[in-house]
Amino acid sequence: MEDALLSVKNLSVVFKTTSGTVQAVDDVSFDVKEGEIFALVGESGCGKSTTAMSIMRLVPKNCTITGGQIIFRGKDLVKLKEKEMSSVRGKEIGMIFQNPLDSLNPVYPVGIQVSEAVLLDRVPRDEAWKKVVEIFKDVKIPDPAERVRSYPHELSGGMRQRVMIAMMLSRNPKLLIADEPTTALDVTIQAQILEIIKDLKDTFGTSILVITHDFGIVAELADRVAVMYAGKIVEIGSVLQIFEKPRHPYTQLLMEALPKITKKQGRLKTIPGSVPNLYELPAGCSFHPRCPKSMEICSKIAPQLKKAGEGHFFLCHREG
Ligand SMILES: Nc1ncnc2c1ncn2[C@@H]1O[C@H](COP(=O)(O)OP(=O)(O)OP(=O)(O)O)[C@@H](O)[C@H]1O
Repeated sequence: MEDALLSVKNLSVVFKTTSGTVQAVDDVSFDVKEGEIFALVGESGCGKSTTAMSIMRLVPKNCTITGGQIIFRGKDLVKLKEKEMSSVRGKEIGMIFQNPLDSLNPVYPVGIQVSEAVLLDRVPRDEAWKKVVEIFKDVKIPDPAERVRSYPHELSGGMRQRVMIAMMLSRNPKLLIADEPTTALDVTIQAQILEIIKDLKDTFGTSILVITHDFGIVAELADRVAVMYAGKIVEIGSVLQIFEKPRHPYTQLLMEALPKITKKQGRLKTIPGSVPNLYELPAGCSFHPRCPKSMEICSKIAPQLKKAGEGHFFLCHREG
């Protein structure tokens, strides 16, 4: 549990657009340890997906990793040749997205699509097919022997997400990156998918990096969490530490929104103000214009990380 499977160190990523250059990820560092679920949480636009896509080296053309390292099982993914990277991507790191329909081919039955992933291991076809049915069982798809013949449009959103998890599982990856895996699903189905993700960790020892805007999911799923704001990690620690005593005012606001999540519809209470335009970041601490605890220094000088406990850090001028 203690060894890092993935170590993101001082990662910086920029987008170049006609309006200028934006630093979507700014000096971000975190580890995902063997067999843990690590969550990256924050509002839309704070850089979570760009961090995940940088790990997969699947960033768009106008996006560049400008600094840092991404060490995965001893290799720096930033430096790998595309051919080596594509084998890491296919086999060692799996990814599931918010909308499984984007990743499934509408014209083939889902079992065929998962069997293609199994066949990459050069197993005979009939064995591959049996394995697909087994994996469908593992991800709790009812009537797996029937469902393998279904087309994507014949399945519900929750079932499609299970198919995506099955496809990923068939490659037996060490690390799964799940980018908003339940956002498009209703609350009951969300809970079932979260259970399956937890099972992956418990049964197969898969390490999981979850990207979410929802602190309720963090509470449900994660062992450790990093809170991102405007491209930076503003707080990092174990879920226990952060739920017991969140130190950064942004984390505190996200936590205050939490009871609404469990009691109501799974909607996050919004935090007053909006995420800053990354093209025009405020001086000092990027959060200061929205921060209820802002002091004079906050608009002038960027804060440094402070230690709150073992493995618990936050980025704020206050003592937390
Ligand atoms: N294709 C793009 N071209 C230009 N800038 C982009 C592009 N994608 C993202 N960005 C910039 O990077 C920032 C971070 O985006 P990112 O998608 O990583 O955030 P996020 O936290 O994952 O949000 P979301 O949950 O909405 O995807 C955005 O605020 C935007 O300024």
